[in-house]
Amino acid sequence: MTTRNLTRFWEWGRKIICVGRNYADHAKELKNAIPTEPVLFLKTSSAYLREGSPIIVPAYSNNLHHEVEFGVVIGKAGTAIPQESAMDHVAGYVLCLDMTARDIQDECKSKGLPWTLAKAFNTSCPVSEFIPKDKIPDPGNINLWLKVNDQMRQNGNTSQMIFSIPYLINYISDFISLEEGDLILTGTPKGVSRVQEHDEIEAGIEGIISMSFKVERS
Ligand SMILES: O=C([O-])CC(=O)C(=O)O
Ligand SMILES: [Mg+2]
Repeated sequence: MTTRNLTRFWEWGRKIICVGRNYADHAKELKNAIPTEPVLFLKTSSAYLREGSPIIVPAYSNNLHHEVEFGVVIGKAGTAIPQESAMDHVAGYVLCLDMTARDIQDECKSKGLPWTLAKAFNTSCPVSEFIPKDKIPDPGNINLWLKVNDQMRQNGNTSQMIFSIPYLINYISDFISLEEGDLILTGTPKGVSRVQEHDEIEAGIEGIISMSFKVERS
């Protein structure tokens, strides 16, 4: 029995597993190939940020990008979870930003180095309130949007994902066991762009939730 509250899963210190290039239109805008299997990377739980605190541009970056993403919160542990029962392991959802130091990521890509400092720095994972699973009966068909200073930059639908949520849960859990409180970021649709100090990012899941964050420099 757990005494911890899953609706505050970000306090549990569990894994954040991110899927990259899961929308063809975003893979194309960054001139990446359309993947034939999921591209995975990790963030640390120290990356979590809640509304009311600012996103901090890391001192080493001059090109911080927003990526709005649908997050899946794991409620039941498992290894090698079949696609057919994958949704039984989901407790709920959360709206996420995968903040990315794009200049550092480009440098890492060209040198063949890991993306850790581009993706997992403090404040790189702003999250909304926890959304219980029953609030979103069809997570494979929801609209995500993101505005910077009131201008629409990203607007996508989870039906555009290359790899579905059950596919991802099955694929990831074959290699990395999933635990209660883990979070999967399912990738971003097109429209990523730079944000700077004093910008205001607002993002939402249409009809369900919205959130906003200020950007500051360290
Ligand atoms: O940095 C990237 O473009 C990969 C990624 O996170 C995404 O597609 O959501
Ligand atoms: Mg991303």
